Amino acid sequence: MTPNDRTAKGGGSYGPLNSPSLNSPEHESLIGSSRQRSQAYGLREMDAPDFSVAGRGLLNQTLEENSFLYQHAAPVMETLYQQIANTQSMVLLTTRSGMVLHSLGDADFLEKASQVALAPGVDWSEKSKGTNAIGTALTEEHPVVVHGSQHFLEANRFLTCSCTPIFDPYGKVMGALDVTGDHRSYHQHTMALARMSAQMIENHMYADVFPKEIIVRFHARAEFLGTLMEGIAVFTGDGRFVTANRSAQFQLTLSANALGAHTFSSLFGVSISQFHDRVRTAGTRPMNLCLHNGVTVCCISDVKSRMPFGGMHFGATASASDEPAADTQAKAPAKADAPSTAASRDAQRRESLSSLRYLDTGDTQVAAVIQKLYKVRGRDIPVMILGETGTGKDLLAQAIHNDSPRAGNNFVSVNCASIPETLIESELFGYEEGAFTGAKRKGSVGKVLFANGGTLFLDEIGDMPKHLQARLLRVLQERKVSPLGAGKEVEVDVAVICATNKNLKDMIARGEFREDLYYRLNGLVVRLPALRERQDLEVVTRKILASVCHSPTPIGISNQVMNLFHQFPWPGNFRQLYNLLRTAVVMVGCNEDIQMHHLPDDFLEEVQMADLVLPRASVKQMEVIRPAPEQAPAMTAPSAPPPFASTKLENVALGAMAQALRSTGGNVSVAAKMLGVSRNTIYRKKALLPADVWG
Ligand SMILES: Nc1ncnc2c1ncn2[C@@H]1O[C@H](COP(=O)(O)OP(=O)(O)OP(=O)(O)O)[C@@H](O)[C@H]1O
Repeated sequence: MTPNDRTAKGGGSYGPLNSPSLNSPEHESLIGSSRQRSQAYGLREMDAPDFSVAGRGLLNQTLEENSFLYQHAAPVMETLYQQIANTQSMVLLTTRSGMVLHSLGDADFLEKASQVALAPGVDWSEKSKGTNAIGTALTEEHPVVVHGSQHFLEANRFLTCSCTPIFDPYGKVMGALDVTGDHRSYHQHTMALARMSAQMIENHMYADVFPKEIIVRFHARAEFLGTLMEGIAVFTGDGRFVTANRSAQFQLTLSANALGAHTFSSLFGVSISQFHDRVRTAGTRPMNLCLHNGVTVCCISDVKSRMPFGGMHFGATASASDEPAADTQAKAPAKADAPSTAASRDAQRRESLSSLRYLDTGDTQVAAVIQKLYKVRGRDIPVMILGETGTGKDLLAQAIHNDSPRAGNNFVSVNCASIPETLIESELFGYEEGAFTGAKRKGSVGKVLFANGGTLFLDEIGDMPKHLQARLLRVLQERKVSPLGAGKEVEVDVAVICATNKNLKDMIARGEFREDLYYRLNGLVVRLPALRERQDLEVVTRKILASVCHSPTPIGISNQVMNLFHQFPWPGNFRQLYNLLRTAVVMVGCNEDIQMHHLPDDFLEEVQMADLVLPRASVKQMEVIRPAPEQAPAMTAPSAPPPFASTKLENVALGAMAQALRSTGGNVSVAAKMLGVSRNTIYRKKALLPADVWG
C-alpha cells in the first residue's frame, strides 16, 4: 500500500489517520468483516486463547529483525505510557504479523493482561485471536478500536484496545502500536493518542531511513515545523522525488503516485543547488518557498553529514549517490561563498559537525594521527588513510573535510569497490548528454566535478580498475576533467583523501596498482588503529551506547561484558561493536545494564571460537541479578557459571526470579525490589517462568 492508498483509507484527512468512531456504521462493518474472517479461521468464541509464546531464540531473532522499529518506538512508547499511567492500561508494540515485541503497563493491569498473554512473544494476529485491535488493525492496515464484547474470543472481552498500524516512509506496514486497558476504562481520546504516537514514530524514521537524501520539512505556518503536522518530503541528491508523508501530500495537493512524476524544482520552484545555497544562508532558520500550487510555506532542511555515533547535523555533504544532474549545475559547480561569510559559517559548522576533535577520545595513536592532520589542515596535501575494515576511515575522511576550509562545499565519497567497473568511469568523470545509449537525458557532471571546491574521498582505492587509475592520475595532475562525450575539459579543484585496507605496495609489486598514482595520493599517510589496539574502548563504547539508546537514563554495561570487550579481537572493529551494542540495547530495553545474556549468540560463539577466558573474578561480579543484601532470597546464585553460556546465565536469572516470586507469593513489585531489577524485567520474562511462581 502506498501513502496514497492510506490517504484514501483515511477519508481524505492528512492529519493522523482517523479510525471510524466506535459503533459508527463504518466501525460496525469493519468489526463484522473481522468476525467473518475469525470464523473462517476456524476459531470459536468460547475457545481458550492460544497462550503459546515464541521461544527465546525466535523472540530474539524477531527483536533483532525489528530493531529499527523498536528503537524508534520504545522512547515514544515511554511518553505515551506516561500519559496513560494509572488508567489500568498498557502500551504494546507488535511486529507487522502481530507478535508482541515490547510492552509497558500499570503493574496491576499487567497482571490481568498476562492472563490473556498480552506479553512479548505472543501472537495477536486475527488468525490466532480473532477480532482484536492489533490483528484487525494490521489486517485492515487502518487504526481500529475493539471494545469489550467486540472481541471475538470471550476471554478477551474484558479489554478495550486501540491499535494503529505503523507505516514505514514508503507506506508499508511495519508493525502496530496498541493501547489496551480494562474495558471500563475506555476513553475516546486513547485512539488519538495512539495514532499521534505512531505518527511521531513514523516522522522520526525519515532521518534514519534516508541518511543521504535531501529531507525537506515544511508547513504554511512556521510554528508547525517540528510538529506532527509538518510535511516531510524526500528527494535524491539530484532532485528526484523519493517519498512524502501524508501532510506533505496534502500541502502539495498531490498523491504519492502523482508526486513520483515531479522533481524538487517542479514542486518547490528552485533547483537543488539554489536550494542548497539558501539552506546555507538561512542556517537553522526556516525559509520561505513557494510550492507549485502557489502556496507559500516555511521550510527547513537538514542537508546532512554522516556523524559518528549516528548523529546528524546541518552541513553541506554529498555522498556517492548525491550527484546532481548536469542541468542543475552551473558549468563550474558550486564554489565557496565569499571568504568572510564562509569563515564564520565554517566556525559554526566545526562546532556541530563530525570533527577531528570529536574523534579524539583518548587513544594515543589516534591522537597522534589527529595532530598530524591538524598540521596539514588547509594545505590540500593528499591524505591516505590506512586501517582495517570498520576502523573509521570514512568517518575520519569526513572529519578532515569538516575541519578544513573546504567544509562549505561538498564532501563526495566514492566507494571504488561498490561501483560496477563498467560504470565507474561515467560515475567519476561524468558524461555529456547523449554520450551513450541509455544515458540520462541531460547527462551527468560526475563525482569529481561535484566535489569541486570540496573534498573527493576515494574509499577502497585499491579496488579501482587499473585503466581508470591512469585517468584519475591525469585528473589529479592536471586538475581537469573531461566528461565522456564532452570533447572538452573542465577545471576542477578538489582536495583528495583516499582510504584502503589493502597493502598497496604489495599491489604495486604485483603490477595491480600504479606506482605513480600511489605517490600522487600518499602526501600524508595515516593509519587508524584496530579497535583491539585502542586504549579508549570504554569511552567509545559509552558514546556509542548513548547514541543508540534514546532513553533519558543512560544505559550501563556490566564489568563482565566490558572485560570481555577488552579481550575480544574485534575483527569488524567499530562496525562490529556498533552493531553489537545496537542489538544489546534492544535486548536490554534501555533500562538496565548490558549483561552477558543480552549479547547475541553469534557474538558469544565468536568469543568461544577465539578461545577467550574471563577471569573468574569477573564472573563473580556478574550483575544479572543484584539482590538487596539483607533480603537476598536463597537463589541459585551463579557461583561460577561457564563464562559464555548465555543460555545458562539466562537460566540463572530465571531461577532467581522464580525463587523471588515464590518467596513473595507472586508479588512482582516486591520480587523486583528484592532482585534489584525493574518490574518490567520480570514481566518480560513472565512467559518463561513456571506457572507455580505466581502464588
Ligand atoms: N571513532 C569512532 N567512534 C564511534 N563509531 C565509529 C568510530 N569510527 C567509526 N565508527 C562507526 O563504525 C562504522 C564503520 O566506520 P567507517 O565506515 O568509517 O569505517 P571504515 O574504516 O571506512 O570501514 P570500511 O573499510 O569497511 O569501509 C560506522 O558506523 C561508524 O559510524
